[in-house]
Amino acid sequence: MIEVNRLVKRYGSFTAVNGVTFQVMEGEVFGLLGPNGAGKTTTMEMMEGLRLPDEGTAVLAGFDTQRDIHKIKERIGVQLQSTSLFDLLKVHEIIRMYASFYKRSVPVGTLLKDMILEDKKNARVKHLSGGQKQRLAIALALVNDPLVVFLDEPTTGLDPQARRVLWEIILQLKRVGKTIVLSTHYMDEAHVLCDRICLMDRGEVIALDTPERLIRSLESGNAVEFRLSGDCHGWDGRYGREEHTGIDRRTGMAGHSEADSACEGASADGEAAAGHYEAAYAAKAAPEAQNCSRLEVPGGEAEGTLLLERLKKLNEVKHADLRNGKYVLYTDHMQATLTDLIAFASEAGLQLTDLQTRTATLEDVFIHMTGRSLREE
Ligand SMILES: Nc1ncnc2c1ncn2[C@@H]1O[C@H](COP(=O)(O)OP(=O)(O)OP(=O)(O)O)[C@@H](O)[C@H]1O
Repeated sequence: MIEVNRLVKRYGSFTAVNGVTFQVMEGEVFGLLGPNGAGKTTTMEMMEGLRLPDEGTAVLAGFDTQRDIHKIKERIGVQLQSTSLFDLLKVHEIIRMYASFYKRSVPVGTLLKDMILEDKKNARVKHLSGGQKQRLAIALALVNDPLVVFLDEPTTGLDPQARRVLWEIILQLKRVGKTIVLSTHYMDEAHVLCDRICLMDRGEVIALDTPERLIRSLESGNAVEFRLSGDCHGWDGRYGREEHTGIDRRTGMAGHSEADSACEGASADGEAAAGHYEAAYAAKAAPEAQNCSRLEVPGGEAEGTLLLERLKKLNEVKHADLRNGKYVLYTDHMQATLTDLIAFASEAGLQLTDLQTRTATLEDVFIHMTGRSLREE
């Protein structure tokens, strides 16, 4: 239905969209998912013929969006990111006005019914709720019975119930055969609604696939999230060596602790120190993590990174992230990973807090690919 080929848009020296290429199939819900400023709106506007690309082409239903703009306008419906409607017009009046712009239009009653606005037919726009205004904006996008409907962040700013109502409306549009292109920065919305998702970041496509396949690309379907607190008295990044504070944490007295001594012995011998933790974990410990440091977690970045490297060695962990003091371990074997994690934390003298398990999400995919969250920018 739509073929986008190497679209580029520059604003002065800034490149907002940088060589974006993809196809949208007839009847699918195609999602542009990315953080604020990723270039989703600019890409959509070039697909709609509302913004001229500096390079590349967009062809919709066989018509070039730059050359055949009138043909395009007959075939698309657009709900912009923000719609300014005439506050004093009634709902049915504004729909009638938009219908008058087209040769062919959908009956007002049908649009009111489909958008669950029948009882608001005579309400003035200024008296509508946020969700009702958004549904009216979609009604206006549908007034010419378009082949393709563009929805730019349709649920931003809506409460959860209003979002759900809109999701159901969008799925109904798909059921009646519309091709839908929607942009969002809500990964749950993209997951629920989209057949395929184009993940965008900094003006580029970083991945494009079904939500399921994008998540499967993580190679692990589950995530374990937690925070850690406490001193890492059984762990130094390799052998579980006591930190060299000069204070024995167990006695509170100055002097090296037993673990310190063991640690020094281990260092001298180049072997794991004797002791409960070391024997169990030395074999798996990160060779690069040899600092003997105090671990107040969440703590300094260096300590967090060091600990992260150790957590990556836990049973069945495919990869791990540390974000704002929260650790996330990705695994396909939840039980094995949890067992090992709890054993490690106990032996290392760390407290696990806010422990949660969940299935991996598109947010995890985005973080994995970019190192940043969808919600941060
Ligand atoms: N007319 C403009 N002039 C200059 N810069 C612009 C213009 N329009 C967009 N930009 C910049 O281009 C980048 C992409 O913007 P765009 O609106 O396409 O992103 P987006 O992914 O849709 O983000 P959002 O979710 O916030 O709408 C942003 O950095 C934005 O500031």
